[in-house]
Amino acid sequence: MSTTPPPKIRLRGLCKRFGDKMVLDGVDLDVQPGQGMVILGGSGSGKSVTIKCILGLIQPDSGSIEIDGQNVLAMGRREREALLDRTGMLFQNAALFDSLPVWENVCFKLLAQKRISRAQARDRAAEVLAQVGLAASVGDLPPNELSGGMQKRVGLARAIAASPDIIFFDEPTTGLDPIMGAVIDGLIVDVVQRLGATAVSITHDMASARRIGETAAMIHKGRIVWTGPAAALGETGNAMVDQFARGEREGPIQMELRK
Ligand SMILES: Nc1ncnc2c1ncn2[C@@H]1O[C@H](COP(=O)(O)OP(=O)(O)OP(=O)(O)O)[C@@H](O)[C@H]1O
Repeated sequence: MSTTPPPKIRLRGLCKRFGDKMVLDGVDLDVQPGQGMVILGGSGSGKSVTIKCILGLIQPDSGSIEIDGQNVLAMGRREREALLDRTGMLFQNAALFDSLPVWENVCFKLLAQKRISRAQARDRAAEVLAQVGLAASVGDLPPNELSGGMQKRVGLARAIAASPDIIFFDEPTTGLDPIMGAVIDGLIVDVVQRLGATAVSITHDMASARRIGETAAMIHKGRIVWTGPAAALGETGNAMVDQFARGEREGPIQMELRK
């Protein structure tokens, strides 16, 4: 009997309230192994909160989170940490430590957990920096001497340094010029493919969404209201998604979101 593998990430009925504000109101989402999933939605719609719940940075009020079929919310601290070791994250502003040279930033987690020696970390940093198109010599620079595009590359190198099988990207092209944005997207696709990883990205940039996502999901009023191919964004036939993807003022998404 053949059994289908469980989704890499499975969210069911995820709810999270802050004060009287219901931010997540029953999020259901499946991300298949090796899939590139892009989460879209208006500002403040709960995209980051969803990812933070998966990462364990925010505790949901109710609902379930499964990774590889395992109930994350029922895990003990050790198990949860082991799971986090298999995930990578590229933060919106790259979030690098200026007090540390690039190579230490890249291997920060591996060094902090004493999983590798400093000599091994230098080698590993050079290896992953090469994968994102940076020379090993960049490893010796402080992050604040780098351009925005280079900082994103370093952030990407850090996200993949421990060879994660799930990577989260939070607005990876924000603040970059359109060409650098396309370059970073190309690198994201390359590194994710090389690792065979599952990628979950948040973006407001539709060109980027089409490049890095195979599947897109739209969150609105705390729920996933549409899931479909990222290539179809703007022409999905779903009025809400198409309004959002085309950036149109008129449509089913009313001005309440813009207050
Ligand atoms: N720790 C927190 N405490 C209180 N409210 C929070 C907290 N984190 C998020 N929120 C609120 O939850 C809502 C959703 O936030 P979230 O960061 O997920 O939005 P988003 O969809 O990622 O938006 P953007 O596209 O603007 O980054 C917002 O109203 C935000 O103010």
